[in-house]
Amino acid sequence: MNEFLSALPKAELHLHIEGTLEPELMFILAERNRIHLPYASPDLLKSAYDFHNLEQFLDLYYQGTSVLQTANDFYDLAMAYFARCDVEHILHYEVFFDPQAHIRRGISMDIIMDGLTGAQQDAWHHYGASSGLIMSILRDLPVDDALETLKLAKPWQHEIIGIGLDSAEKGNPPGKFRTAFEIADEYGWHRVAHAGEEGPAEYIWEALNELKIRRIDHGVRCVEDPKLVDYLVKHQVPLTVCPLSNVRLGVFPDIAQSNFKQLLDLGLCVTVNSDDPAYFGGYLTQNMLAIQDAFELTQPQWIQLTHNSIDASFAPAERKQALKQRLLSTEVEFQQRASA
Ligand SMILES: Nc1ncnc2[nH]cnc12
Ligand SMILES: [Zn+2]
Repeated sequence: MNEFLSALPKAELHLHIEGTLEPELMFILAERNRIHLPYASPDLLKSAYDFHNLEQFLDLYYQGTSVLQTANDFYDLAMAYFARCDVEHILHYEVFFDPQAHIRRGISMDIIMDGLTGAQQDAWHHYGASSGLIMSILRDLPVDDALETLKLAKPWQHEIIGIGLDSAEKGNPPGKFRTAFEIADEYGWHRVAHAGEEGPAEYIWEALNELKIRRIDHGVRCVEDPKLVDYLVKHQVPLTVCPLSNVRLGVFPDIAQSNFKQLLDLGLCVTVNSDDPAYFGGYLTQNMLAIQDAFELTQPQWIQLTHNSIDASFAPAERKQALKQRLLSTEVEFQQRASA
């Protein structure tokens, strides 16, 4: 089964590019930009990753971004993740970036976008992988900051495919950002939001009704509201679930006690993702293996999960078709192997 999971052609829909900054690369970039890190080595930095909830994690995550200074840094960051995707057969990725975390450090939108879009183009040419950028709004900052960021992003309107909402969820309900999401709609962007990760099911309703989102990031707390579950099943609203993240951030004590299988059994449109893999101990395949270890899913269930990710993506119809064709080929290959 592990070989099958490794070989599956995958799509990843919930991934923060800043959350792929591995300690080794952080040290390389710090040296390149003459930035002092308060740790003597990548290993010592890693051992300081002592967080137990979202807020504690975010402090480290934002601290880590300080080494990203030039377009080249953003390019190297993204390219490291894209190269990793090639190894794991991840053929399509939709990547969050947090411009406000950089703009407040004096880094311009042009620097960020030059680096990220350059890497996207190279990923397409080198790996044949398609991708999209989702500009995420930091929900713990004022609405005006979000609106200002949208203005700065306007010249890049056609290079960005969507708007997201992330950062500290508790006490920051989605409704506050309604205007920002309306502007994103005028830009022609897709709309997604983190909701029901640490925050209550009510925030998921609010994101659906006020922000008109069409995909929910995390959403695992939807089970607390049966009417919400009915709605999500009926409309097959995708959930981008991040198993290792949920454990590292204390949403569940371990994978076996997470509600992943329950979400599947309820008929929800579940997808598997890695969130911030450099901090949470594993990229997409590792998340899938952890689920497999805990719940022993069948091959048809994994095919369904992979189908969900392709369908829930914002890739153009013909790209989705090509990805599904690749999926079918892998399925047939493994069936033939099993009967040989
Ligand atoms: N898991 C997460 N939840 C909210 N904001 C984030 N930013 C990066 N990772 C996040
Ligand atoms: Zn996230």
